Amino acid sequence: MLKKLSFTDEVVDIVTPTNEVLSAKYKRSFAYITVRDRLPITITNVIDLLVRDKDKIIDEFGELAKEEIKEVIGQFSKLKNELQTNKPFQLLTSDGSDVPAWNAYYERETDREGEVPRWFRTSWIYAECYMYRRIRETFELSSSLKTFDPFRKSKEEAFHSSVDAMAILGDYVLQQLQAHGVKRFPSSEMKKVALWGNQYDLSRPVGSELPEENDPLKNIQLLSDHVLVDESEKMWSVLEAAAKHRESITIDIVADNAGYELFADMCLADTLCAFSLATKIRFYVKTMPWFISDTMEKDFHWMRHKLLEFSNEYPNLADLANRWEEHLNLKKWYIEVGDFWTLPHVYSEMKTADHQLYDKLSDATLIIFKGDLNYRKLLGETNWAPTESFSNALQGFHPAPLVTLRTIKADLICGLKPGQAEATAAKSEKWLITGDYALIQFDG
Ligand SMILES: O=P(O)(O)OC[C@@]1(O)O[C@H](CO)[C@@H](O)[C@@H]1O
Ligand SMILES: [Mn+2]
Repeated sequence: MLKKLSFTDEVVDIVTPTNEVLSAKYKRSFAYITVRDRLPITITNVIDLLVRDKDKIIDEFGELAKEEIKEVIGQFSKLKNELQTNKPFQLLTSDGSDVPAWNAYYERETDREGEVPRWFRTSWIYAECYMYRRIRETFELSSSLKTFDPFRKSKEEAFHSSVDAMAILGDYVLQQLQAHGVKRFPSSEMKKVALWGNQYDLSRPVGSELPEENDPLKNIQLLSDHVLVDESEKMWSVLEAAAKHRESITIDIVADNAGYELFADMCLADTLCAFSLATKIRFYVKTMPWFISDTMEKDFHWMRHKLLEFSNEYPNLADLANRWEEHLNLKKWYIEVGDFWTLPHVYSEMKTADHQLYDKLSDATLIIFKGDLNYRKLLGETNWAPTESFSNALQGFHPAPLVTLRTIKADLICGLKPGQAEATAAKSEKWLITGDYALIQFDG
């Protein structure tokens, strides 16, 4: 009788080969560790939350939720088992507006891979996005828990634990805002504040800690030699040139995590507007709970309301929240939602997969991509040689001048000088996954 192969027989004990797409099939990659260890933990945490907070959830979502919580927990145990035994993916069956696009992607990958995609065979980006989409689908298919966000509690707790850091940053930003017209735009500080804000995500690998230093301005000084590529001068040049020649300057911010990172992004956006380097800002956020801490529209509004509640303790935070509300009311700022950001497509596929979005981004003076997941999608989830140029790695994706502000939390990179990857690895073995190093890369 033939021995039944276990899925681990399909995993090869190598790092991701150069120029190949990241996948959990490479056992010495961060993709493998993520799919083997981190994704099942995420599902377990959702189950634990449903068990622990059952009564509160029933209070909020109604009596029907009592039975449905049990059913949903059963579905999540099944999902975890599918993952851990490398079962084939399934077509989605809910009525979400993005379901046709997900299922078309499934068909395409099935054709390309010659079989139905599986967790430890397909690309890492597909497997990881698919898990978050299946979690969402489980709630969508219920009657009472359709809008339940299993990561809301973690996002809210993370917000509360970073209030002191926000207060320090808020004081600094308000001082800058008051000095506009007198002082120059505080470019060095503001870009770094938004850059290192990306350390505050909730799906961080074990071993990567948040800064001990609570003062974000001191923290950016401590980390100043950890920015491996800093092409921010080119980004300011684009904005300064536009400010000289044009009346309208649109900046698109493809946002990442809610809480402190979003707060820092809004501080950057507000300062850019005050110093006339932007006339319109569009924040692109997710339509569903995503990678634990990613921003949804409701998280954005929740944060503004919370900041207003601090009017006694931290009046500056409330002042900022009022300013931001006004920017939204005056249609200087927009919150943009769209399905594309939670599809598994990499960005070189945007033009064909969502040409309207591509055209919209093409109207921007500058696009700022925040965070690691956006970087993975920008690079086509490919393990480029570290010295490959950023422009080549984008594989034709160029709706407008763009910049990436990314702390490094996944094992792919490009745009380094010869020897730079090796020198950094010699200083810190896990430099590619801890979020202690960062990049500001620009494509004009
Ligand atoms: O996009 P973000 O919030 O900066 O990071 C997302 C992240 O935590 O999730 C992935 C692993 O699960 C990694 O790409 C990265 O470390
Ligand atoms: Mn994120």
